[in-house]
Amino acid sequence: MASCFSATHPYYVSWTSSAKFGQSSNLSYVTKSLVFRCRKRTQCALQIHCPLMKARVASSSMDTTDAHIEENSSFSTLRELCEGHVPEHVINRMEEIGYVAPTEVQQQALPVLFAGRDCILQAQTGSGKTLAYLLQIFSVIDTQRFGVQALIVLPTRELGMQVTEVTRKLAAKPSQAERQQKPCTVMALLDGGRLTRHKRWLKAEPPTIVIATLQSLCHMLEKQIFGLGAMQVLVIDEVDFMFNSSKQVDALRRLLTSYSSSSSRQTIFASASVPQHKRFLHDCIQHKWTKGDVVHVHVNPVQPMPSCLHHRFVVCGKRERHSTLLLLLQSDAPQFAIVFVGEQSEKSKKAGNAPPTTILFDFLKTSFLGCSTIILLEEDMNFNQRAASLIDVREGGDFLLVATDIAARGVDLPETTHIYNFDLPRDAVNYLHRAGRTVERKLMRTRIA
Ligand SMILES: Nc1ncnc2c1ncn2[C@@H]1O[C@H](COP(=O)(O)OP(=O)(O)OP(=O)(O)O)[C@@H](O)[C@H]1O
Repeated sequence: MASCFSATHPYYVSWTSSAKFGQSSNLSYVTKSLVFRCRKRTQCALQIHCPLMKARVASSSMDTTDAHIEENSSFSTLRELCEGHVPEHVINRMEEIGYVAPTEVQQQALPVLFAGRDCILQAQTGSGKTLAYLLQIFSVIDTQRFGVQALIVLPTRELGMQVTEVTRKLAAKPSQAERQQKPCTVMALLDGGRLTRHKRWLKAEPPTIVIATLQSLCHMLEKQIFGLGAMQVLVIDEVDFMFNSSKQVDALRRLLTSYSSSSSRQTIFASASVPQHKRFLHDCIQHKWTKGDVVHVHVNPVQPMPSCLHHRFVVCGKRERHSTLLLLLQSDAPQFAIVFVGEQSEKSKKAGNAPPTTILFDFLKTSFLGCSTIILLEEDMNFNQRAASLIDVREGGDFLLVATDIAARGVDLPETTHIYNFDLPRDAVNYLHRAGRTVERKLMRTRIA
């Protein structure tokens, strides 16, 4: 039986419009209704999500073939789950960081992963999938061996930097005795990085773990700067996004089948959303992206989005969008908020128009006085500016982040209380990931402590 929790205390609720639609977080209903309403009126909408800190008893299921998965209720701490698999110093570091009790996906996935099975990890945004696959990586790597032993591939530099930070924290060896052993080295091979230094490093002594975006990775593999012969674990994070991206899909297929073989590695796919997962599971086996006995660990299949979120929308005329958003911000007075704006169309770029993000950012800077730090994050900024924006968000006090979907996947901004969809998300999956940035992590820690 899955472990359950239940806690209720209000965190933040505000209603500024009469247009409250459903406290249910039925994603498909929410998005379909919203898009329908908006198209019908050919007007624009704003949606807002507010975390309520209202936890629910979680339901879960696991699609498995014949895996020997023990009842997860028999485990109570991450240490107990990891002992005998993960090196002691990593377990110690994990506890120092504050990871003591497993989240539900960790509870369910770790026994499967430690058994060496290929796995599709599907669980809500912010549910701790990253730690689950990292612990598996630490359980198999051997720092005495030469070569890249684990590879984590993800869609954006921002997510890559975040995962690298957690991996390095876990890999750190604090005690003198541990320092005498060969350290586990972690390389971030991310778009926008200085590849010359990486090339030298890879040639001299390949790192144990590489965290990469596809473009940089494939560049290195094609030039044969390093190989994947020693790779034991391959993780593809945000897997549905990667397969859906026309820019990434070919390279991803090559990585899964040409650069290495599923029979000689453990393959882990992770995401909060795997649309048509049965079809995907079939494709994994058919195309040999995984072995035939791949396991689908699916936590909360009925409720893909945390129920602690409140959703609402406001319908307004196109010309009133800026002023409506301003009114909402003034009445909500959010401490930590992200405003998602659509990417600029090619047509608009060719016409020489300013990007919608910049227009909104300039507007809020001059009109919204309720927040001291208004920050911009979009693809067209250079990588240093993008990194600086995220540092500002993480280190500053209150913030209002105006961002494109670059911030929608995986980026962990645990303080975020409000998401404003200034432009509608492309689809329900995109809505889920945007909304997931506001999941209240303190809630998760409260319940697992
Ligand atoms: N066992 C744990 N105890 C306490 N905090 C945890 C635990 N596992 C993960 N976390 C924290 O929860 C947050 C979310 O984790 P993570 O980013 O791995 O979620 P995710 O499932 O990958 O989310 P997304 O689908 O949005 O990428 C992070 O801040 C992480 O440090």
